[in-house]
Amino acid sequence: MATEKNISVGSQVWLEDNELAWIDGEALDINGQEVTARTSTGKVVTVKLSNVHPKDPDAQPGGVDDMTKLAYLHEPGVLYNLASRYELNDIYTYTGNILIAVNPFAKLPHLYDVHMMEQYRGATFGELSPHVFAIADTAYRAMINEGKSQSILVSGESGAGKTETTKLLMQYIAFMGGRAMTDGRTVEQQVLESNPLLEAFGNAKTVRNDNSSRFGKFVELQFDRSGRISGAAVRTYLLERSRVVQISDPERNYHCFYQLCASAEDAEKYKLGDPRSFHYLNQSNCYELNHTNSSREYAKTRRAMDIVGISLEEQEAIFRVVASILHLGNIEFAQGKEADSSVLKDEKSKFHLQTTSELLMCDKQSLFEALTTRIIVTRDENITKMLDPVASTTNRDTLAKTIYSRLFDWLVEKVNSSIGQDPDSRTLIGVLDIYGFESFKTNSFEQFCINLTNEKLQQHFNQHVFKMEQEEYTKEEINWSYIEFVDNQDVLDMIEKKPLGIIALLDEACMFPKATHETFAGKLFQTFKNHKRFIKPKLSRTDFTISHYAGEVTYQADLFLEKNKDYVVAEHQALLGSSKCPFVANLFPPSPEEPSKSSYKFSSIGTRFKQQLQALMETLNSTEPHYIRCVKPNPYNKPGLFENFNVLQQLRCGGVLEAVRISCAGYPTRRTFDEFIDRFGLLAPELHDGSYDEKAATEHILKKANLSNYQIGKTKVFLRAGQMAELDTKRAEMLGSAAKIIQRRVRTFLAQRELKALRKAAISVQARWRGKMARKHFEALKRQAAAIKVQKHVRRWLAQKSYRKMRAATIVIQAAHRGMQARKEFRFRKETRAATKIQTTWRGYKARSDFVKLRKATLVLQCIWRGRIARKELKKLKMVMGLSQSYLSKLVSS
Ligand SMILES: Nc1ncnc2c1ncn2[C@@H]1O[C@H](COP(=O)(O)OP(=O)(O)OP(=O)(O)O)[C@@H](O)[C@H]1O
Repeated sequence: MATEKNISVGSQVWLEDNELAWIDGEALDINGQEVTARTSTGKVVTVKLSNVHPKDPDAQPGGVDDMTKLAYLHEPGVLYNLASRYELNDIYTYTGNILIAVNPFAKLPHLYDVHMMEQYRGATFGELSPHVFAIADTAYRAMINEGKSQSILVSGESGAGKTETTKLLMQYIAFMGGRAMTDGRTVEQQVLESNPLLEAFGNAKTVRNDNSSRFGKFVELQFDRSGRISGAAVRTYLLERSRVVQISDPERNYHCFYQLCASAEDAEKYKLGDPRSFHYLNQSNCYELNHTNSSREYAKTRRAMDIVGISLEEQEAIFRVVASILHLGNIEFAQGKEADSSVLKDEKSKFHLQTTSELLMCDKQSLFEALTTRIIVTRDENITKMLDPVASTTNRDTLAKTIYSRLFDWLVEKVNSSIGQDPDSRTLIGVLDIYGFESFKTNSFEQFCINLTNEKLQQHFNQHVFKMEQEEYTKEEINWSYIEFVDNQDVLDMIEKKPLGIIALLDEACMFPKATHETFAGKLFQTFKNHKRFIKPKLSRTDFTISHYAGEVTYQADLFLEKNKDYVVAEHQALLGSSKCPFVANLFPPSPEEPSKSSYKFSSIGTRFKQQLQALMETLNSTEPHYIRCVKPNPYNKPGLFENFNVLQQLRCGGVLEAVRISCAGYPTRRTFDEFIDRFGLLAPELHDGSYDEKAATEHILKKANLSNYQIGKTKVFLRAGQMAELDTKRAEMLGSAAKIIQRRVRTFLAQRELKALRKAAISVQARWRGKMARKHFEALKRQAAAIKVQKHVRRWLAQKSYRKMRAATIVIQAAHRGMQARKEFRFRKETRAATKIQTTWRGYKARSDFVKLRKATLVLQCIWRGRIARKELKKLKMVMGLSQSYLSKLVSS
């Protein structure tokens, strides 16, 4: 970062420009306190050195997400950074811890869906792109971690996007701290639903915003110990009452009037109709809003009333009162017979008086008298004073404003009592959506109060960002060069101090019957003639100028006295306090005070507002603040149009430029040593041996984290913007890896345990399985064995059978064979016997033949032999014959 002017010939520069505020160019020549340069549009210009700033040649085209990262920190750098981001629809940018939100005037739903909320949940600040959710998350986590209440201050001019931003903040906080149901509706649902309800009654179309909140709002979300939303309270500030009776083109009255006129059934019931026929609405020609359907909005308002817990009877009474105000506004007066008296102007007025009294459930004549007379209470008697038509009309408008503001206060109270407060809640997150600094052509009491609010908030901002910073640095004795800032305590004293502050003088004037705005202005000139924040304009006797922190504003004192008086006319009080409608009567409870001498009971709006602001400041001071500065990029509510002058003015008024300076120059983050070590000690585990003292340990951690440029004080460490985030990232990494180790171990342990269990189970299953299988196997074996046995039996049986068969066959064969053999043998034998027989026969034959032969031979021989040896041979023959006979007998016997 470098803020000193480091400009040389040829360097890139920013030059002040009448059209664009700042234009870029190249320095051509430097001549003492003047620089000649060629602008990017080609023009050669010579400007004062004080109106030239160096331009970062390496600047990223899409800008940086935190202004404190800009290399050159100055007005054009900041402006063009926002412009180039806006061009890319990056509407959010940080300035240290402050979020700048440039209104896109276009729906960007992707930026706000649940997925986005999930992303920002618990994310380190600065880790993700700047976002309204990041601020809400930081506040929520700080509340949870540190147990300290938080506040988020949303500021900006009308139409800059405060209310939208507030709604987003609440949505995110409800997302984080959503809670159990009460009576069928969650607390956060009721809080969120109170928005459309309060918008219907507190918002109106203005020149600058179609849905402009005409009141300030501080929503306090209460949390229980576990970080859940346990209750909520809505505090409102300074509703613009004058709008009820007076509007100018092209603005509108409060939305609820148009919604009721558009609701077919109810409009008829309350004798309403076209808004053009009602004086409080037809002072402007604007009746419709773009892209808005009033009857649908009416249904939404009724639904919101249901959710918030407003009963149907109450709803009926509310809209009856709203209708009565419109009819009241149509009651016109004409000069009466007596001087300074009024009568109803015409039949129409009679009708509206009648309808108003019916709707408010009060007596018609009493209503007429309350509008046209005033009772002056003196010591001796009550004098009734007639009012002329002008005074009666003013009186009528006063009544309308009073009824409406009481109704609005009732709604706020009802919202609070329905949602419920948590008396045990220790922490809260407050979201403040309040009007930004205003400076118009004509500035009246409203602008005075609004600008007082902004002075207060600026002081709070100053105290927080500047004063406390510097005091702290001094106390901690760190090396720090003081940064000058504009302290606005003197303006606040001038406005608030008693007995000679502007508000005190105004109250005094209001209570003094003869005082006028001229005497009031004169008193101011006299009291503050030497005050450096007070200027008396030359051309006016009743205007006065205050030099606010954001610039000079000239106020017209004309209506200050009138607008500061919050009196309730005693007649009005009496009339409506005795209404037959309990709701209306309840809006006007009897005053506990003694009856005053005057029928007007003065109470100062300025003083009450001052007290409200004081109470708000006390609440804010007890919380840790977070700031969101909303910026309106153009006055036409057009998307994509970024008007430099317009934006610069808002950056100045919102203290953004000062904050940029302090954020960069100072040390936006600090922690006591023990807090720091507690948080970041894990970055240096070696510290656990206890050999360092706290200060040395802190330094050791910072050195180990490679940080430089920090400051070590007496009890605290002071860090530059972004260093905390850097440390947090390192811590997150460390915690992440530690968590991974633990997870790994736990997972291992769990896995092992599971594995063991699984193994045991598997073994048991296996054992059972095996047992079953074994049994099955055994059964199978048994069956097999049985089968084998059967088979064996069968086989044996078969074998036996076949054996028997074979044997039988064999026997048969054998038998057959033997038979055959026998037969063969038999045949053989038979044959042999036959042969033998034959042989025998043959041999017998042969023997006989031989015998015969032999006998023949023998006979021959014998004859021969006998012849010769007849006697010898006879003897031999006889012997042979004996032998032959024995042989033969032998043979025959064989
Ligand atoms: N984040 C956003 N995204 C889209 N549109 C937005 C956003 N913020 C604001 N707007 C648009 O700008 C309009 C004006 O915003 P909003 O009503 O919040 O302004 P405001 O600052 O509350 O004004 P006032 O002080 O008049 O009430 C919204 O109606 C909406 O159209």
